[in-house]
Amino acid sequence: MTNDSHSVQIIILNGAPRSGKSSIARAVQEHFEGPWINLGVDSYNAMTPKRYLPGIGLRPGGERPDLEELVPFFYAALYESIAIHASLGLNVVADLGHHDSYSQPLGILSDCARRLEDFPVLFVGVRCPIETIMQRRDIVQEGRETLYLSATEEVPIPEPVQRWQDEVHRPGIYDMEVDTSVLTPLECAEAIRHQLDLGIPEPSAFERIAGAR
Ligand SMILES: Nc1ncnc2c1ncn2[C@@H]1O[C@H](COP(=O)(O)OP(=O)(O)OP(=O)(O)O)[C@@H](O)[C@H]1O
Repeated sequence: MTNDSHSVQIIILNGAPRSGKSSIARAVQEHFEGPWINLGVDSYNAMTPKRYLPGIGLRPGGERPDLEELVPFFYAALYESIAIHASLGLNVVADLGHHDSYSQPLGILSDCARRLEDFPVLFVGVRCPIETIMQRRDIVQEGRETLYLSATEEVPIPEPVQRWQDEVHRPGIYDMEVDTSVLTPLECAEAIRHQLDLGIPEPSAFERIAGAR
């Protein structure tokens, strides 16, 4: 293990539920060299008391002002632990759904970006058209049978699903983007590796976001 923070890499995958973030994170863990630790919404929520769920997965719309008080602290703690992993030489791939559509803007993404300012971060926009998102919401996944709103004849796209689509890519500043409706998870991971080999653009997306207070 190394303590050289410049030899480690951090990948933040940002996208709506069902966009394919976790599948890319798994492909990174399986195919990239070295230890890649997955710290994201699923792993953080597994550690969050049930009564505070959906925790950092709180959807856009400002429906839960009671939870909003905690969400910035959850995110801050998660990003600090990403920084600690990286400072110990452990690569991190984090799959998240950042947005700022709470009952009032919370500025979480720029705060998170500032917490990683000592590290190289590749910020990846995980795009997926809403039609494909809706199809994936119907795929039955063990333990998540009731988690996802599905289409009905009257409401082909439920409002919360549309809200995710509208809000998750604001401000839309990324180092690169992938579209999971045209690339497999492994192809997305390969595109990410290619970008890492080329180098993170300067200034990086996180540097730009951190500066935008
Ligand atoms: N690139 C892809 N091509 C085809 N299907 C995919 C792709 N990526 C993911 N899927 C499928 O879409 C569904 C959602 O994928 P995944 O769990 O990776 O998304 P997610 O963004 O992490 O979702 P959530 O935030 O809801 O956990 C799964 O059934 C998965 O097999």
